Amino acid sequence: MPIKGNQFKSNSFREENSPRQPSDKGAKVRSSRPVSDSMPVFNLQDGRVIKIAGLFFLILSIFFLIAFTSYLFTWEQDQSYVSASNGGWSNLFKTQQELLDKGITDAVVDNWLGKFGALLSNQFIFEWFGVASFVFVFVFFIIGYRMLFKVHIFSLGKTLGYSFFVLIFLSVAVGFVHGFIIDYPHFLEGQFGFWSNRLLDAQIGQAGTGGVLVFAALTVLIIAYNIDFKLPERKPKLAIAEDDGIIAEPEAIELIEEIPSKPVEWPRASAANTVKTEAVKPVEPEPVFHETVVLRPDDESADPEIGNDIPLTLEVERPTPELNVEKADDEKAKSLVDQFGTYDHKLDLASYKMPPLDLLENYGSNKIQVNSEELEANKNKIVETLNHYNIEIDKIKATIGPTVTLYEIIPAPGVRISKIKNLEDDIALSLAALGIRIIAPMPGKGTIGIEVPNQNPEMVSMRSMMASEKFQTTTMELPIALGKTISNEVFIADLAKMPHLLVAGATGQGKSVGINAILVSLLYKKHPAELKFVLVDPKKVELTLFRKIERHFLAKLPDDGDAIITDTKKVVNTLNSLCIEMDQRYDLLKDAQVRNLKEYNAKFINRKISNPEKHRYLPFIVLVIDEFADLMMTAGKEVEMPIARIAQLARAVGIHLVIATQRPSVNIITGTIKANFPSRLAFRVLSKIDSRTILDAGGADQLIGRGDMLFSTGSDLIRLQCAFVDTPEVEKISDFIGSQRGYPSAYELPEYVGEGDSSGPKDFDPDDRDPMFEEAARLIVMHQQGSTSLIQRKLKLGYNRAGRIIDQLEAAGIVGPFEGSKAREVLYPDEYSLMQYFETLENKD
Ligand SMILES: Nc1ncnc2c1ncn2[C@@H]1O[C@H](COP(=O)(O)OP(=O)(O)OP(=O)(O)O)[C@@H](O)[C@H]1O
Repeated sequence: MPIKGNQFKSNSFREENSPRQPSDKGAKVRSSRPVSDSMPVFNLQDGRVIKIAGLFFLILSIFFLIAFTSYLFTWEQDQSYVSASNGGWSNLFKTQQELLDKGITDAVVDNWLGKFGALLSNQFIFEWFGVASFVFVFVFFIIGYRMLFKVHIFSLGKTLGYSFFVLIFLSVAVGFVHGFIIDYPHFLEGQFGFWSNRLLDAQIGQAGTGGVLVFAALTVLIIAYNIDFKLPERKPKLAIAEDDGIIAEPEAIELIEEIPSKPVEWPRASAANTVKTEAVKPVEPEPVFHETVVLRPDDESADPEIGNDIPLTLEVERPTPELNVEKADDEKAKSLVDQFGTYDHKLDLASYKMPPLDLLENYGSNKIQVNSEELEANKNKIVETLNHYNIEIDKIKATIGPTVTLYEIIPAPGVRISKIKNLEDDIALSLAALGIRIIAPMPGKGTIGIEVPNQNPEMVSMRSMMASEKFQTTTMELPIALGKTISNEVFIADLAKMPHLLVAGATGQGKSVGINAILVSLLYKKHPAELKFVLVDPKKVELTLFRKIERHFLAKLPDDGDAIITDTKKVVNTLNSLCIEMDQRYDLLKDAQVRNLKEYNAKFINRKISNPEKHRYLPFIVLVIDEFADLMMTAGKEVEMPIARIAQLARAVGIHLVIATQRPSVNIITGTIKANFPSRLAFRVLSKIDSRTILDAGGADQLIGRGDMLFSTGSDLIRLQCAFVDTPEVEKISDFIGSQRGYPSAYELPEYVGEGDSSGPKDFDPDDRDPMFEEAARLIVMHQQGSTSLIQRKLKLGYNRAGRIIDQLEAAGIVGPFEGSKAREVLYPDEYSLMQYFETLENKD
């Protein structure tokens, strides 16, 4: 009889395995697999081993990190434990008692990871590689992380390669540095760093070792990042002095450093101390700083940046075909540049010379002349007036500008700002001066500013602006030297960044001078190949001086007689033509796959555009309108629409607008215009309302005229004294430029056929109608606007064809006759009636 216990055992075993065993092979399986099923099997294909290994490496890295970090602080204790007499690896597993029994007295370690941590750190840091051993922490972490989470932070090969380099390099480099700091324990570089240095020192000396280290570091950087080595760029030049390939003598240019005026400070002032204030030291203007710099003609102005500089990450992310194309393009560009050099956009006028400084006059002394009595008197009056209204002040400070002096007041605690602001008129009355402006509070200063005009305002000459170091060295794309600030600093703004400027001011306040200053600034900085002006001068006298530079700097419509536009009809055509130019430029940018003019031109110059025959170098275009009010009165929407369109879109393609007006009323500076002109320049205007229209703030009505102005960039409001440039100076500059060799004609803008210019047949012949006739008719009826430009833009037609279609529409009685500044009347109220008309036409056919 079988033993019960045995039976139970065998039964239970069979039951456990029975579901998995086919009945005939059961015995075989039973005999071969029982052990493997009950015990875990480790083989390398099993993910578990990798996970365990990953975990091990991660923990190891953390262990190393703690031990190493601790060693940096506890190395003295740790080392003394490890030192031969006290311990070492052989004593690792001995207890404290056993160590004591062996006669080791100092068996204490401070390392945060105890004996093992101390031994390990000592081994790696002291014995081997010094602080460079932290590399192991990194390597173990990367390996562990990769194994456990299956995430590849860095490629393993690269990690190991670079880590090996860093380990060796850092150890040697630290050893090298320690060579200079004798009395420091040499554990930071480890034995390896120490002995390597000794060895290197004996062979090639310290200088040689340093050289090897620098070479090694740079080599690895080049391998890793392919870094570029560039020499510092030269300072921009004032003038290109080059004549027919012969480099002329370098011109000496006088640079005038701006003299910021230093504030004069008075201590706490109140009713009690107003009478006996200390005498103010006379304000001595600092001597004008003359520096003579010789600027050499820069023959490397277009420094090509060619090369295979596609960033590494880009290579990975981009699909291969695109990358190949780009690489191919780059290589093609490189070979073209090697063959022909970079494209020189200035080549046609290579001998062009920038106007020299001596064409400009030096007005005034360039020194501020405010005498101490004037300062003192103004200060006393301000303090008295304020005290009269029980406003106590803590401190008062004066900053003297060319036309106004800014008194900055720190009121005593508890004084309400609005109270001072309300006293504006009273302070003006007591100072008996026009043009007092109160800024309460001064943005970002915590003071209240009172601007008081100087008795003897100083003229700011254009020459001092052009000669200033700031202007000479500016890297702005379209720098315009507007004038000097209240602290007598040269103020330069970049028209390319603005991107459009609205100028307003009552008659005789300096607007035209301001516009001339803008134009002159640009003429002093730009080559004719880089910049074109479109000048609109309804007053017919202001901009005529620039006629002489037509073949250098002006742009006009083809077959247009005069490049300076004075006629309203021509203005409308020119504006629409500029819209077309803008659209064409966008197409070019799109084709070249760039985002703005700067990138486009750079790509063009470096011959990186794949189909250069379709492309051209694009100069900036600056449209200047001297009297906008006049245009708006005569042409209204016809000018407003293209201007708004250009203002909205043209920034990226290098078309910028400068629009001046005498009457800054809301029907001239409409909401659409205003919204697109964030930068505004206000000369003196007649009313607060005008000031609000132009600046969205008061203040321009309190200016003193003669070039005193406020410049607003949306957030900031800066008071400036406009640079003065007189008509004879402008004439001299125009003569200088005009007498040089120019282009055969002015820069041609795209042709535009205006509404009134079309003179097509008035008899409508249905058989002769344009294939786009019906579509154009539908478009016009839908928009209820009979304009050629609408057809041109929406249907993407040529100018002549659109003009022909509008004639046919007129002959067919769909639109009315040309009505000057207004769009033609649309004679069909809706599409339905138009469809009926088409049906009758078809029936006739
Ligand atoms: N920056 C300046 N510095 C000194 N004086 C100036 C300055 N600007 C203008 N003036 C003086 O103001 C006068 C008028 O200037 P400007 O002709 O520019 O005025 P305007 O605003 O253009 O007038 P209008 O609209 O009638 O043409 C100049 O003749 C000059 O005497």
